[in-house]
Amino acid sequence: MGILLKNIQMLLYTEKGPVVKRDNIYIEDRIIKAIGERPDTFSEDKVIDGTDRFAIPGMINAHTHSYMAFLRNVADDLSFMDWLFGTIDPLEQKMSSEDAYWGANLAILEMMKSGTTCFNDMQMNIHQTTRAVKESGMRAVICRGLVGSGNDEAGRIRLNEAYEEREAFKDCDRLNFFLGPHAPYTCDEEYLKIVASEAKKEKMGIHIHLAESLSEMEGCAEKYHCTPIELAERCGLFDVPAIAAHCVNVNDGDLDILKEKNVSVVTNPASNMKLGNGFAPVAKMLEKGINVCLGTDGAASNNSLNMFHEMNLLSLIHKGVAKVPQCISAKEAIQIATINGAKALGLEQQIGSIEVGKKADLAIINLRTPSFMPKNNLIAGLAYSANGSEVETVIIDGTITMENRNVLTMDEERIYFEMDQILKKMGLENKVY
Ligand SMILES: CSC[C@H]1O[C@@H](n2cnc3c(O)ncnc32)[C@H](O)[C@@H]1O
Ligand SMILES: [Zn+2]
Repeated sequence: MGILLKNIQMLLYTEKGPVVKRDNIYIEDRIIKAIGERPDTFSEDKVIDGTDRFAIPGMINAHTHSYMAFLRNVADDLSFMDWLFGTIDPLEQKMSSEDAYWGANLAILEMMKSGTTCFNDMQMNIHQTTRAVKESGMRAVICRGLVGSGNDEAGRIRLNEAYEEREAFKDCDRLNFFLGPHAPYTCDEEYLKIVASEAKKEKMGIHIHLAESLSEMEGCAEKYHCTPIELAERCGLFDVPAIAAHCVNVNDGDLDILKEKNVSVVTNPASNMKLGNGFAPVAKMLEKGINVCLGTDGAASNNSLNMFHEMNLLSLIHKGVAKVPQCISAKEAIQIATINGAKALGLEQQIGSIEVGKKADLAIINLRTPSFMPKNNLIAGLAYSANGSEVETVIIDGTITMENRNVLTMDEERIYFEMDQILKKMGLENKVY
């Protein structure tokens, strides 16, 4: 039994780029079984009428820290180092596993309601984000955040936790696992080398923050006499599938390394600008053929997890800076937010586009909304007009997780209740503005 999306407009990726086509989509056994002609054996138990609806591949948020959703709006208008080490880190020290679990739930709720069906997460408390993903029907790549120096015990313990978590959740194929060395200023060279060799041995990818702030650049130059990208390369981090978040401060040599080593870059426009770090040279990266994908970063720096907002910023910033309106077109932005993320996560054969044989991870947009009226250019609507609230139905792994904006797989009210409790417990509720 399956789901029929009847006579619906859909976003397809062709050799000539994204196009909009109207047809039927048949979903069965978690997979897109056919587009167009009805398979002989297909029988639906659910029909979604495609009138005034637009099916797109679910967004892939390629860099976030979902647990941090409970820290939304608590540390704003601060410099990067004051934000991270002066404010966020002390709050994270007070955080319990349950806080992390409810934070991840809030993040998943927000992402699902704005059309994200998969995220790449760097987290601190094992078994919490994973648990929330498994229960909610979301898809994610989970990366144990690793900090350490040399061969210290703490660093080793964190690596072991990464393996323990992968083992504990091996039955959930919506979950995949990478290693997440945090950054060159929290992991020293020896530790980065250990993480790289572990990733190789365990056949896992790497997800790391790189070249985000000027203070990171200065620290790296002083300690290692090189750039963070050069350091990562010489430690072997790029000898496995690698995802580098940020890459704001990169020179031409760094870009050559990223290209040659097939590293995927995640640009995080809102977080980078809000923390006063700038933004990555995305147009130059794309010109070079680097796989650029899109992330929100955590809700403590963004302060939202909405990929529509992020796509909009991505496109507008680069047009504005280059003074070239063709820069990061709507078509490029939507591919960066979907299929490029799938490539980065090694899931390109499974998700990231609406294609027969791929997993059914879709967002269905209601076009009877102000943002999509008049209905003359749906792709421009996605990048320039939508705010995410137009997403009406979400299907992940062939299961309807949200219908008519009701999330069926999560208890929304319970999540809000838990947020109120955490706020009280953390002593953040009486902040006066
Ligand atoms: C070790 S797990 C995650 C760790 O990363 C911190 N974090 C969140 N966002 C950023 C960012 O943009 N740059 C650097 N570090 C970040 C988070 O607070 C956790 O401590
Ligand atoms: Zn981050």
